[in-house]
Amino acid sequence: MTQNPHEPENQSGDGPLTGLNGFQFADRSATATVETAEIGGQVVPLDSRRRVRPPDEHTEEDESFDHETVAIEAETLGGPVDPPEDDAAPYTTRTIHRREPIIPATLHTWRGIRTMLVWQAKDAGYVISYHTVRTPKYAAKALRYAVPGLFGTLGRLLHWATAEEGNWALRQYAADRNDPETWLKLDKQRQRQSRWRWWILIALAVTVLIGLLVFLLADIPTWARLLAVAVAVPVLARAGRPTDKPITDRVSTGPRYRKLTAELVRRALLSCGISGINQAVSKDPNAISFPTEIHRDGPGHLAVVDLPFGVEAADVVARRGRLASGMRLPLDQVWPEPGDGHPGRLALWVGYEPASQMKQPAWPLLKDGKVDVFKPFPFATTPRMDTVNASLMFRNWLVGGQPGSGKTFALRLAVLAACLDPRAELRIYELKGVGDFKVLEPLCTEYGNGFDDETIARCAGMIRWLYKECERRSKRIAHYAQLGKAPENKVTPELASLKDSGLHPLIVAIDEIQELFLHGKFGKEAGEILEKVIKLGRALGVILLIGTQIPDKDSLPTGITRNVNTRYCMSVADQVANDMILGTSMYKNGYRATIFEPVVEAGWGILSGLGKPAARRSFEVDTDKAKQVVARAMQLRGLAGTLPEEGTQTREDAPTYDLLADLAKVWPAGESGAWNETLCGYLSELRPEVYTGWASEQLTTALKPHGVTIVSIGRRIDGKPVTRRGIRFDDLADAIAERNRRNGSG
Ligand SMILES: Nc1ncnc2c1ncn2[C@@H]1O[C@H](COP(=O)(O)OP(=O)(O)OP(=O)(O)O)[C@@H](O)[C@H]1O
Repeated sequence: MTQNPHEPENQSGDGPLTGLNGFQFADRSATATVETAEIGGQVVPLDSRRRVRPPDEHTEEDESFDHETVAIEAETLGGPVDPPEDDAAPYTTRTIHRREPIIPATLHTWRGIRTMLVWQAKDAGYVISYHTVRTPKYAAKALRYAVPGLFGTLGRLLHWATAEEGNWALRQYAADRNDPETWLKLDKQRQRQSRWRWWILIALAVTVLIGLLVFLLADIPTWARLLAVAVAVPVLARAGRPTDKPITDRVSTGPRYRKLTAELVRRALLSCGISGINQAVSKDPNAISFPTEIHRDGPGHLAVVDLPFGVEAADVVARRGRLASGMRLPLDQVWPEPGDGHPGRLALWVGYEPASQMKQPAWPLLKDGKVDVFKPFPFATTPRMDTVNASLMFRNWLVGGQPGSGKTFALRLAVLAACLDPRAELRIYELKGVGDFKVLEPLCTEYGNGFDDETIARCAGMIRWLYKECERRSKRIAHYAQLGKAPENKVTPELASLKDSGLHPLIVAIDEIQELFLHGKFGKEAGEILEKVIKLGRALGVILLIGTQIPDKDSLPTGITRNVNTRYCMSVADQVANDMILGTSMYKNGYRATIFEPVVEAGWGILSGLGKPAARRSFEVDTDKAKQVVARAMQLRGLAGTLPEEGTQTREDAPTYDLLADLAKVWPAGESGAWNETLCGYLSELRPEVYTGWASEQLTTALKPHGVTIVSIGRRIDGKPVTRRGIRFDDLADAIAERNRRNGSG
């Protein structure tokens, strides 16, 4: 037995041992609890020694004590002991008879009622569709069984009319005993019964015959004929089918969903392999308790569980797989979360069906609606498919996850929301280079796509500019604060809307930002400046949205991670990545994005900073849908006059070099082709601050987005043929012409 922490420590001293609820252990053979000591090589039960010795006895009397002697004495029972106080509260919740709520928990809210009705309707719809699809098969089977059904029914009716069945056993008995008199009596009774039955049968036959004639000859509407067939055939088929061959298929072989019961939860928790739970339950089967009834919650059930003392909900959350296995349910149907109140409370929500099979509603802003960046906008759904709002103003976002986790989609969703506020200026860099944000380019004041040095240099330049922009904005805020228009020295909706205030919302999104921070030339400086921008920009209407797949300290400076206030951690591989994105101890506290599988559970992540951290799935808006949103945003901005104008899509201080134009400038006169290395030399003379150190490969990469083909160009050097990578003038001229055409300036 373990010592109850609330029992007096000297309990094994003078008084008898006292159990949890004040009961005394009368059985002295419970030796495990009896204190023992070694005296002169013998093991002596101290308890009994103390009891036979009067309190003032001298120690020499110990010598006269015969260790073989067994003191036979009455048990000394102690006075009643109060039950330990802190145990009282949890136990009462179990023993008090709880009444069922008059209105079931699921009907408490409109959302509960709606989801229940939707679920029932969906279920009914499923059953109807299931059978409708199989109607031809059912019709064929019904026709097939209707024929034997017809003859079988006729046979049974004739048999009934003869009344053979009724007293057949008695007649047989009379025949066996050679008792003709009784037999004749019984047969007369049978004939009497049979007579009225024949009349009924004849009446029935005449009715059916008339019905048949009407059906075949009379001028009745087709629907009536069909109805007659639809009633008669299934009835006959039912009579004619073998008992073990039903006409309709079974909708499902098991229950359509698994109802969450306390027993199921207990079993699943025991199968998690958490020793704290297993040990506690082996001693007290009620160690796992349910402070509220398990009830329907949206399209599933919610069980709030108080785990045994000392077990944290986080331990269970980490074992989501085992929990799901213990329930025999797919992983994405089981959603454990730390509950409210104390760390040992678990909120376990189990859906009727796996999240992957639940249709996520469409993004509410897809077809309609505007966004005010000062107000929340729909961003994600819970596992119960409730909408979760997020906000942009006064926030910086960090979205992280491994490839295929859905972070680019999530980041793009936030930008799409922002673009529906015509006041918001967008500057986007996507340093992966696949063009996920390309669709937003027409709305952007600045846009870059790629991981080449040129794009990274532009991105670093933008960060430098951002810092200056923050300085400029802080002066504007100070000015408006003096006028009493910025009461908290923050951008207000009024200031953001005021034309020429220079305080309109500025959304800067950088996806795969690790490409910038890991860049040898620009990374360190960009990290330092961005940290300052994150600290300053929040109140000034500068909103940073960062996406990364490598959240370690080199790829994402800790100064930045520390200062973001909205974090969305999508599937990550380990605890370190989890805590880099969500913050220290989040993994330990049970917020673990390691539970999500990349690709399979794309879009799922732990969203923190917008209320209690929890598992959320961002609305899925693919590129085609994003185009629709961008088209609407163009309209809104066209009306508001905030569409970026052609030619103004660069910053004032943006690097003024233009690679294609620079190449044209340095092109060796009269040459139809030039080697990369020669061109790099000329470029670095033209603009050393940009092109110094460029080699052939760098030029190749930088030209790729412009569609300039790199070819092998041969020359004779000292009479020997030498071939190197280079470009043709025609290709360069074509690329410039194409760009001018796209920009509408050529
Ligand atoms: N919210 C979502 N719901 C459902 N599927 C999604 C969601 N978000 C993304 N996906 C799916 O996951 C795929 C990968 O998404 P995304 O490109 O955003 O991932 P990523 O983490 O940026 O990975 P990578 O770094 O490889 O691009 C998408 O093509 C899409 O099919």
